[in-house]
Amino acid sequence: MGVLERVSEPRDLRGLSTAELDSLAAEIRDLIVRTVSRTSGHLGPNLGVVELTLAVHRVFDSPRDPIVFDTGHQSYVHKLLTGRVERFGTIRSKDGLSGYPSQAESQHDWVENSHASTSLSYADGMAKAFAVRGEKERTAVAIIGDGALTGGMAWEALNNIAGGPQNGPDGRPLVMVVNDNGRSYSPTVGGLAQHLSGLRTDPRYEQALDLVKRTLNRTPLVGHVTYEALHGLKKGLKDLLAPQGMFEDLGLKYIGPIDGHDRDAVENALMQAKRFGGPVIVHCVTQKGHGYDVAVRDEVDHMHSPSAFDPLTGEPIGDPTRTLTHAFSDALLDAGRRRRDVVAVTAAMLCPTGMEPFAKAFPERCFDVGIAEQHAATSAAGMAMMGLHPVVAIYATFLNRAFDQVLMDCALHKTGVTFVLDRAGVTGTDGASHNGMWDMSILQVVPGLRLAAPRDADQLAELFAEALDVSDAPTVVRFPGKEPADVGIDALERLGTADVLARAQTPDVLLVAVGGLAGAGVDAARRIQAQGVGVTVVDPRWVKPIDKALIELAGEHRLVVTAEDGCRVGGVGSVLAQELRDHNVDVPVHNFGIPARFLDHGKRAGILDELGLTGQGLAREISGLVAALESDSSLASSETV
Ligand SMILES: Cc1ncc(C[n+]2csc(CCOP(=O)(O)OP(=O)(O)O)c2C)c(N)n1
Ligand SMILES: CC(=O)[C@@H](O)[C@H](O)COP(=O)(O)O
Ligand SMILES: [Mg+2]
Repeated sequence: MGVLERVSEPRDLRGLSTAELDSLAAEIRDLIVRTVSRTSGHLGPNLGVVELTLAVHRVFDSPRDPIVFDTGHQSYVHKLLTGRVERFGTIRSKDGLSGYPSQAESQHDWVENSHASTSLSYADGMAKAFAVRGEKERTAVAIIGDGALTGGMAWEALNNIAGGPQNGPDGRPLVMVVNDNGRSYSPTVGGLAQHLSGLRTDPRYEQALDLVKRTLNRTPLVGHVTYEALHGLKKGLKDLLAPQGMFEDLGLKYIGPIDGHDRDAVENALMQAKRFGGPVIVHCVTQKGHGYDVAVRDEVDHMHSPSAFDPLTGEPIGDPTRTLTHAFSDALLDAGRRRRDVVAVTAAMLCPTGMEPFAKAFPERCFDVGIAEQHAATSAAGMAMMGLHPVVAIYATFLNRAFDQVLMDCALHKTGVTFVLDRAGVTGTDGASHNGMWDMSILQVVPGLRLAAPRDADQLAELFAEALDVSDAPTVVRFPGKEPADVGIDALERLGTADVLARAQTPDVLLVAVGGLAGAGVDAARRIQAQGVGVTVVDPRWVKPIDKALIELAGEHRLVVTAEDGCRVGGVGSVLAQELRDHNVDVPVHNFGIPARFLDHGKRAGILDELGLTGQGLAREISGLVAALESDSSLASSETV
């Protein structure tokens, strides 16, 4: 029987010997590699936190002491230590375990939002609540990566925490574990990263680690006094170490750097921090992918989130497909060659957004700002003001962070910034917070902004080039990046800015199929036309503003149906309905899209099927609407938004 089988909750860890804990760490790594090689998911980040997570669960008493994982992609080890070994093989699949912490799964999971840099704020709030409620024995614990620490929210939290009571009667116990592996996907960038790296790469670091570790092991745990002793020791180490006073200068207690794979050392440091009774940073140095050579050697991203692979070699399984991300990558490189004013901005996602070829060709024109979508947007506005055309490529869901910056800093100032939103629409396996389903709704209210949704690689290249020609307003190009680049649908004609993909013999239904749903729209039309109903299918290409030609075309049909891979509330369909009313075009409109709810994780295709956003699903709905139109005249005045 393995050790892992004997652990069903964190308290089971406490009675284990050192040898058993070592075996446990090896078993956990083995299970994670074997499982993720099949399911896909976050590999490198989890392999890097095995010892750290064991130490956290041995020192703190979860769930009484809440443990908040920043971003949450590194919580697999935590799942295995909190009673989820048997279901681990189902991770990221429909009805299986989530790839992030999940309140529905366990009382040990508090925060399930996968948007980065929030953990310090959550933990700060929890610590404040414990103080107000007089629950003095509870400690809030945040585990935050060096990448997540580059995000603005983390800095806002640090500032607030540093200004609050430290220890003593008013102290708010809060332990902030910095999991510093030097990487986001790529190496983490910025002044803070350089500061942390100064500690890690100093040749005297090993010496210092030894000294800190020996001293911690010798020191009895007597709370504040011990902390001060340790603190004094660290001050004494200043000659040995690179300057590390940044957190201290802010007024925050700091312990580190600790070797994050030395479980004893991490436990000791955490105990010191816990006993302090106020906010303390514990800086642990880890290696992304630790214990699995293939991941450690992977220089691109230490197998951050691979798709299925051969566990022996790390080689991906299945043929590589050319995706829309590749198409954007080529289009950006091409734009860079044609125009010297084109610059690229990434928020710590150079490779997954396809910017790497541009960065290699034009390093001086590519800027990684860290996990800082807000800063990316406003800094891009500044560049545009001074004559450049920035391209900010981020995942659609992360644009939510920068809404105010797009609205006020880019649009109000009429700056020519192009936002490229990858992973738009249903992303699926990464769960509720990763779906790119909000952009087409929230951006509708931004004056002057133009929004394009290409259906394939050719359209992506065309629309991206058109977007780059707009210099007096922000533009957005959004697409489901992991989908195949070519869907094999040619336009019959261009109508205004829209493409007509199918023409009805009799103008019964106008089906407006947005971007990623163009294929489903054409498929639906084929199915319905077989029943003798005429369907015109249009891909609007530019979904904001809506072209006048589309409004006229709508007036020629008996029924308008819209389909979009975005939230149907406030989305393209609902705006089209509003425009039709404004132009006195009296035709019933039905909108299909993603409902305004958080979607459970599962495969994209399965979720689209459940939502009825497939050729078959749309055909079924439209047939029903046509039948009702024929038998129910009241339909003429109805509208579903
Ligand atoms: C707001 C936001 N932007 C971008 C991302 C995408 N993302 C997920 S993990 C990650 C890197 C995180 O680095 P770090 O916090 O150091 O964790 P590590 O993977 O190194 O353990 C990024 C950029 C995100 N989750 N949230
Ligand atoms: C945690 C996070 O935000 C990313 O790691 C994301 O899960 C990656 O998604 P892709 O695999 O689609 O690049
Ligand atoms: Mg990191």
